[in-house]
Amino acid sequence: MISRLGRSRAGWPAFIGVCLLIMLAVTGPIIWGERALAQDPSSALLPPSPDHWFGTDSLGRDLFARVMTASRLSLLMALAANAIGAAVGLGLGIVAAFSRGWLRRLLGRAIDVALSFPDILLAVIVITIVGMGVTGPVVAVGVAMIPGYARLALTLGASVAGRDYVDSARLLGLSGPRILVHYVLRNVAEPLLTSVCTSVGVALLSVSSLSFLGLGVQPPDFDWGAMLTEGVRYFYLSPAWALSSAALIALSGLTFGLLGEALAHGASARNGRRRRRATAPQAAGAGAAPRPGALVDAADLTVTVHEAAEPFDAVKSVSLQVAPGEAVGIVGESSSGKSLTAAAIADLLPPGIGVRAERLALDGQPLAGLPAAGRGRFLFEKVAMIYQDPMAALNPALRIGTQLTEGAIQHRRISRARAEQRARELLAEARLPDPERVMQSYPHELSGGMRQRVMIAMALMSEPKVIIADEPTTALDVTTQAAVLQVLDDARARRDSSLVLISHNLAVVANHVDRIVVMYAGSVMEVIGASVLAEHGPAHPYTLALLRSVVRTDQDRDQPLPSIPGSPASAPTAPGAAGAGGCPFVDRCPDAFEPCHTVPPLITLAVDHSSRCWLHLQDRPDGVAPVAAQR
Ligand SMILES: Nc1ncnc2c1ncn2[C@@H]1O[C@H](COP(=O)(O)OP(=O)(O)OP(=O)(O)O)[C@@H](O)[C@H]1O
Repeated sequence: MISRLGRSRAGWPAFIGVCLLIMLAVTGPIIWGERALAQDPSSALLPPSPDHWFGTDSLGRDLFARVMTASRLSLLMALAANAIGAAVGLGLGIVAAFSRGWLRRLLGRAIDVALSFPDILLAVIVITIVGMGVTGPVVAVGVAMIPGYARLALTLGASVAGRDYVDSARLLGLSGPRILVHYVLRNVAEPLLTSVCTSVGVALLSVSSLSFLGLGVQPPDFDWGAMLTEGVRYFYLSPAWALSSAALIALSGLTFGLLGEALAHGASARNGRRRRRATAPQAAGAGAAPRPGALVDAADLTVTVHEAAEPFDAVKSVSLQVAPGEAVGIVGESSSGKSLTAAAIADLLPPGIGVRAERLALDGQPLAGLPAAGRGRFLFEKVAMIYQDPMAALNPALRIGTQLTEGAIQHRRISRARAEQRARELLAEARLPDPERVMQSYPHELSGGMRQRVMIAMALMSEPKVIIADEPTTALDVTTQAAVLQVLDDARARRDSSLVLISHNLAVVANHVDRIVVMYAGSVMEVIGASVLAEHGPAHPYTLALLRSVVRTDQDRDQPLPSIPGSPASAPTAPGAAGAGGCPFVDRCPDAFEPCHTVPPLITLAVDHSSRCWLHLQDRPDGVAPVAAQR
């Protein structure tokens, strides 16, 4: 923390100022306490002099001694009020950030309403209930600070709650408190610390203001605010009295403000360096019918986004079965519902998104019936997730070794040494040079390709039955993409795990899976075996367009890059979104004809091949026979 202060120009003055204030609070009452209380009516209201540097008050007490002595009570009250506000407010905000449904909405609204109250008004109301003195203003200011802290924690918590690494931690089945401390608080600690420091100054000003208004500390106790009240009364007689108290309040507030600013500056400088280092180059079945023994078994799966202006089904009646050892690809343009389908299978849907299904089970166990107690361990053993952006999926605040081992230590009850040994083996299997160094590294110290290999090793730590890889290579360059997919293929083949591979790129996926599910605007458009695709090509115009839009190395560079005309329809706006309007692809389909304005069914064309298109059943306008009839 001290080195962080050194990175800002305000750092050293703030540090020295805080040290001086602490010394003053500790030694002030010891050195000057007695003199501060000694009354001498014969020397009342004297101006500053060598005997009395700030003069004397109406009872002849030395004002310099009183100001110095009051520092302890003033600072302690500010710290205590800030501690109350921070403890209650941050706790409330974190609960709100991680709660779901009505509780989250209720807490969010309550925090906003409380925030709209002026702090000082809130403090005055509380003080009339608690009473004046030393405790009253502390509680009052503490309570008045709660809404601000709660809003801060809610905003910071919500920004972290949706991160991939928090989802990964959930999938590892880590306990709620551990996720909170290691994955949430560690990643918002810097802005929180900054805010807590700055707020000590705010608390000092508030407590002093209450005393100044006569609502705070009462005689015989005295703090800077109470001294200011009397000093103002005798301002024309002895201005040093009021000015010294006011100056100390202002300087202390400024010092804590500078400290907060210096910490924030240090943190942003450090993050900047992290980012720079991170970018430096480094070495480095679908079908409704249940399949017996399917590891993933989703039938009629619908995922609804409730938190949109108009709730909508982002995934519509999707059925997906994955057999043991089978690899299934999910392909489609952006917003087609691929990630939400995968998140529903892994029981990782974020708050505000609901799921309903005729069947949704992992290894024969319906997810809806999972008991809360064993849920973490069950998911840890059955399913692992590899995300698109490994930087977002790894906790930036923990070393790789810790992240790799903690799930296994918790669920497998193996020793740390054993877990670390296993992690090193898996890092080596993921072809990472020097696994020991990688174990000791933080995510930002590795290249993108290395981080994705770490994610694969992490997924394998639980020996899961199903690996879900959500666009695992999109963020990587082409050479690294191929190497990472090869690592994934080899690791899977060695264990006979199942794979759900999500991608925009049909050509890439086709080389690594047995079956491909093509999605568009939340619906399955085609399901096709990889060998059928290689032999016959796709049947659905959308799949065909996806295939044609893949950029090839032998592409004529003078020709424009291939793409599907129009923009991808999203689930809420696509035709058919409200159950009417027809095929979702109708607006962009080159083969659209009259029947496409009603929703087509998923038609079985052959073994391992079905497609949702009227072209397969009805004569086309150009007279070509329907595809189903051609097979
Ligand atoms: N947390 C969320 N809150 C609100 N809407 C969401 C959320 N997650 C996804 N959606 C919406 O659901 C739809 C499907 O999203 P999803 O992420 O599953 O698509 P995708 O096919 O994986 O797209 P991409 O390839 O861009 O990741 C989109 O319209 C998206 O905007």
